[in-house]
Order: sequence, then structure tokens, then C-alpha cells
Amino acid sequence: MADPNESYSETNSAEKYAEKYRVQQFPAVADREDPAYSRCAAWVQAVSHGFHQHRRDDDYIAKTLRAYRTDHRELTGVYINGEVPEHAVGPEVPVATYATMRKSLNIGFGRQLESNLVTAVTVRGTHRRKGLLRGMITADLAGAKDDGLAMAALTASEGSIYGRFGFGVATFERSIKVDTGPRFRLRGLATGTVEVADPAVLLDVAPQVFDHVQRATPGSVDRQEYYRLLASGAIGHDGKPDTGVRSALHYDASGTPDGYVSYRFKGWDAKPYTMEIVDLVAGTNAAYLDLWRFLGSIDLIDQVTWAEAPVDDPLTWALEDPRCIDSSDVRDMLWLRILDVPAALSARRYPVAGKLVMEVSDTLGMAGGIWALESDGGAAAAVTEASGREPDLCMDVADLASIYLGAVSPVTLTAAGRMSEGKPGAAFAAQQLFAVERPAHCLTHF
Ligand SMILES: CC(=O)SCCNC(=O)CCNC(=O)[C@H](O)C(C)(C)COP(=O)(O)OP(=O)(O)OC[C@H]1O[C@@H](n2cnc3c(N)ncnc32)[C@H](O)[C@@H]1OP(=O)(O)O
Repeated sequence: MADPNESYSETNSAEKYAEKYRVQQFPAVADREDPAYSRCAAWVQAVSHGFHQHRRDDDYIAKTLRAYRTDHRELTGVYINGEVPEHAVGPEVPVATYATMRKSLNIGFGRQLESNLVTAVTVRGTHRRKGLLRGMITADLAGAKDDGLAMAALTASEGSIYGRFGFGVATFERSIKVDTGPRFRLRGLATGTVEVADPAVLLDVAPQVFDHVQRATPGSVDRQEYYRLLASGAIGHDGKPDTGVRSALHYDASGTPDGYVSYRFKGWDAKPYTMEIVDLVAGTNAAYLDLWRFLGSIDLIDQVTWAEAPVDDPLTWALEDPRCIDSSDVRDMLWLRILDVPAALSARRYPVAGKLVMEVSDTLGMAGGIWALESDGGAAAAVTEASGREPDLCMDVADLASIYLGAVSPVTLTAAGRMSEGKPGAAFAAQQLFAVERPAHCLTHF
């Protein structure tokens, strides 16, 4: 990794504040006897503060750091140099936090690209807008590129923060409420079996089932340890075991689990009576529909809600009455940042034959240039440096990230004035080149 202090001091605002702050980067430590544990514990408290959550107790911190350790998270903290005012939070608590872990991203047709996942970005309100985020993120992206990674990814708290750092929205999600009353009927018949299971089995089964999704779904990001804990009820959003979580498994014809749903009853005070999906992971089309058949059949329940539903959802087309779905809050989900354009383009498979010369601009100066992409419509694609050639399509690196998984159309980005065509029809050609085999969707928040 690049030295965070070095890149940090390269930015103007950082130079100004270099004397006031110091940046430390360290791995997550889970052993309470380790002298570095308390630094990690203070870091977790700072993240909770940054996201307006409760102060964390020792148990929560221990569980969190165990999960972080499993994911090999690297933590960054920015600390005040010297004294803090009397009674203020101590200098051992960072004023800014940032973390990374490395996981696979499915980039279409089963191909996986190791990516730098950015998470837990916070800057204490009393130190905001002094360039602390800019310092941390530019150092980290440069370090990830130096390590040979072509891609960084994050999920954003606000849509206005990360475009300036070259991130573009690459997948979407929506919230749905599904009326499971008498009009809920799916076309066709169940092909597998669904059975209720002890949620604890998901500690083992959830990662196995998710692996099917990871291999089959463009846009999917391999999951962090937290998810199997969440799905099994071992940890709720407050860090305590969630005894309200229930689960059901879907079995294929051979009796192997290939899907699961974790869900929670919202209580007799919440009308209409509602089952809330905690996690729904289906490795096959059949598992997905059968799990919905099961959810639609739960007695005494009027509706099922899911906050992480796909936008292009087979459920809509499987329902005899698609208006059973009340959909809201369609929103950006996965943001990508291409660190190395030729490496990212070469990693992809393109479903049609074609040639495209792309000019990519990058205000951070990391990944700009002109490249020619030539695909034979099969497994092979050549990406060559093409400085001096007339580009067919010009774009910012954030827009290339948006079209990379096929979920955003270059035709739309051209209409929006974000891309420009040097050759008429180039945006449509790019749309066909960047298409993937099924709609991109990411079930992993991080
Ligand atoms: C991947 C994740 O973890 S997403 C979670 C992000 N964190 C949060 O939302 C928690 C609450 N917010 C915060 O902690 C902070 O306000 C942060 C992290 C969003 C920004 O940190 P800061 O140190 O204030 O940002 P910094 O000073 O480096 O600003 C860099 C640039 O981004 C801009 N910027 C920063 N935050 C925002 C924002 N919320 N909306 C719009 N622009 C922003 C700044 O104006 C600045 O622009 P410029 O360089 O063109 O002048």
C-alpha cells in the first residue's frame, strides 16, 4: 500500500493540516490481549459516532472486530496531533475513519475481479471539509492501484460525495412491499422444496448458497463475515442476537440447499401484518420463485417487505397480478471506481464483436487516456493504447464505471451530456458491447 501520510501531504488542504493531524493505517485486531486492540476499539466507537449510532459496548466491539479480522479489513484513522481541549474526546479516538477490504466482484459471464472495497468513511463534524476524506481516499485509491487492483467499490451514504473521486453508480436497488393476500399468485408450479429451518444453520449454509449467487450474478460482491451472522440472527443491527429472525431453506431436486430467506415478523401492532425480509439469497431462478411462493403463503401475514430488491425483478413477471408489488425508493447501490482502464477493460468479456476507441478523463490523474477496445464477441478482447486516435466515445472515468456492468446505458449517458460521441452510433455500440448475461444486481452492502 502507498504510505497514506505521503499521498495525504500531497493535497493542498492536507499540507495545510499536516501539522494538525496524523494518519495511521492498521489491520483489524480481534484479540483483546493484543496491545493494538484498544486502538481498534476506539476506531469502532468513532465510526458509530460518525453514523449517529449508539456508543458501543464491549461485546459489540469484540464481535465487530472478530468479523473485521475475518475479512482482513485494513483500518485508517486520522488523529489530532498533540493536545485536545480539556473535557473533549481524547486524542486516541480518530477524528476520521476509513476502512478497506478486498473481495471479488462479478463483472459478467462468471468473471470475477478482485476489488478494493471502501467502507466506514466518517469525519467528525468538528473536522469536516478540511480535506480529510480527500486525503484518505486519494491515498487509498493510489495504493490499491499500486497493488495491481483495477477496481474500487463502495456503497454511498449520499449521492453527492464520490463522483468527484471518479466513482460511478453501477447497480441499483429498490424497496418493495408485496401484498400477499388473496391476489398473490405466481404463475407456474414450485419445482423444489421449501422447509423452515433453525436460523443458526445459516452460519454454515448462507455462505455456500451465496457462492451460487456470486458466480451467477453480474454486480455481485463477495460477502463479508457480517452477512452470515445477520442472516442467522447471531447479530442484529444493534449488535445483540436477534431472536426474532426466522429462516427457510430452498432445496433443489437432489435435496441440496440452493436458496434461503431470513425474515422477521414486525409484530401485532404493525398493520397490515408484515413479514420483513432480512436476507433473501437464491442461487437459481427456481429457488427465487419458490421462496416467494413460500413467503406469499405464510398465514396471518398480509404483506412482505424487502429493502434490497432488484429493480429488474423476475417476481414482477412471475406474479399473475404484478400490482401486488408496491415499489418505492429506487436508488443507487454499488458505486465503482476504475483504477486501471486497460486492466478493467481486458478483464471483461464482451458478448458481441466490435471496436470502440474510448477517451477517458480522470480528474485524479489515475486512469485517464485513450484506449481501443476490440472484441471478437467471444472470450477474447484486445485493449490497446490509442493516443492520437480520434475517439468514438469520450467519457469521465466515473461514467465508464457506470456502464461497466451493463446496468447503465451509454445512450442515456450521452443524452444526459455526460458522454459524447465522436462517431455517430458509438454509444449504442458501447451499450451492446458492455451488455451482461443477466441484470446486474448487488446484494452486498458494505
Ligand atoms: C463508503 C462510505 O462509508 S459512505 C459514508 C460516508 N460518511 C458519511 O456520510 C458520514 C457523515 N459525513 C461525513 O463523515 C463527512 O461529511 C464526509 C466523510 C462525507 C466528508 O468528509 P470531509 O472530510 O468533510 O470531506 P473533504 O473535506 O475531504 O471534502 C472533499 C470534497 O468533497 C466535498 N464533500 C464532502 N462531503 C460532501 C457531501 N456530503 N456532499 C457533497 N460534497 C461533499 C467537499 O466539499 C470537497 O469538495 P472539493 O474538494 O471540491 O472542495
